[in-house]
Amino acid sequence: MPVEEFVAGWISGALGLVLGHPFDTVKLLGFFKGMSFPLVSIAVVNSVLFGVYSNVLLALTAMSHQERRTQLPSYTHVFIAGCTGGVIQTFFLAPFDLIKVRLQNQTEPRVQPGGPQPRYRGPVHCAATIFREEGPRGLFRGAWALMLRDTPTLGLYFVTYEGFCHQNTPHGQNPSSATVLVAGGFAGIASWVAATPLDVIKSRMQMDGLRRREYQGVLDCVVSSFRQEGLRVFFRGLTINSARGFPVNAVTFLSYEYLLHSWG
Ligand SMILES: CN(C)C(=N)NCCC[C@H](N)C(=O)O
Repeated sequence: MPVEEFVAGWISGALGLVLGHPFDTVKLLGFFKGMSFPLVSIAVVNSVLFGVYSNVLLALTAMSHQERRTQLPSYTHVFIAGCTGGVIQTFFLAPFDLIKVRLQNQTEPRVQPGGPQPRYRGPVHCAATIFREEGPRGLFRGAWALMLRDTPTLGLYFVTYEGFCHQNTPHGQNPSSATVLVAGGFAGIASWVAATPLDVIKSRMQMDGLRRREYQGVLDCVVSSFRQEGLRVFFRGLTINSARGFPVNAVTFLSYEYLLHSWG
């Protein structure tokens, strides 16, 4: 099994994150300080995503990464490989994403001397508290919604990327850096536009149970969110997700391709 894609995914995810971090920090108007936790989590998750995607595509098409650069596999194969990457990455992403959402939603102001402590003092404390209060399954709260969000949208992510590169590259050549940048950016936007409705639901499921259980499941959350707030609830965060999606994924794909290219 080729492992370079896992390593390239690891590094490129971390580079993309450096660009995306300011967007993440303002996304829920919360406090998500420090880079080490998001760096570790995105590197692990991106490594799994790109590694699984590439290896599934290799199994489906018997074409290496380099061969795929000059000859596009079928969109069905690209979509299946992307969806598989989405399913597998969910197992790794779920606890990290839960901790991120809980910390972002923690709106207590900075701790004043003598004032009340925030509920979660940092990522490790957050994980330990969830484990203690909600059990090991608590760390996977919202994982179904996350899988529903990421499976088709990561299929779309790779189809957009490969399709754009293919359309804008002369036959038999490698895509230029500019093409890779724009293709990665569009892949980020397309996947985030498609993912935003379920992103809203996922975040609500992850916050559910903190005080009392409000939703009986993903469908119940969809229905009651719609009843209470109307259709527009599903588009919350669309602008910031798309604005963040372009640069993050442009850099992620550019560095991923660059690393694989330089390793031969
Ligand atoms: C849920 N969606 C839309 C995705 N996972 N899309 C792929 C982009 C991943 C990248 N690390 C990012 O955070 O933009």
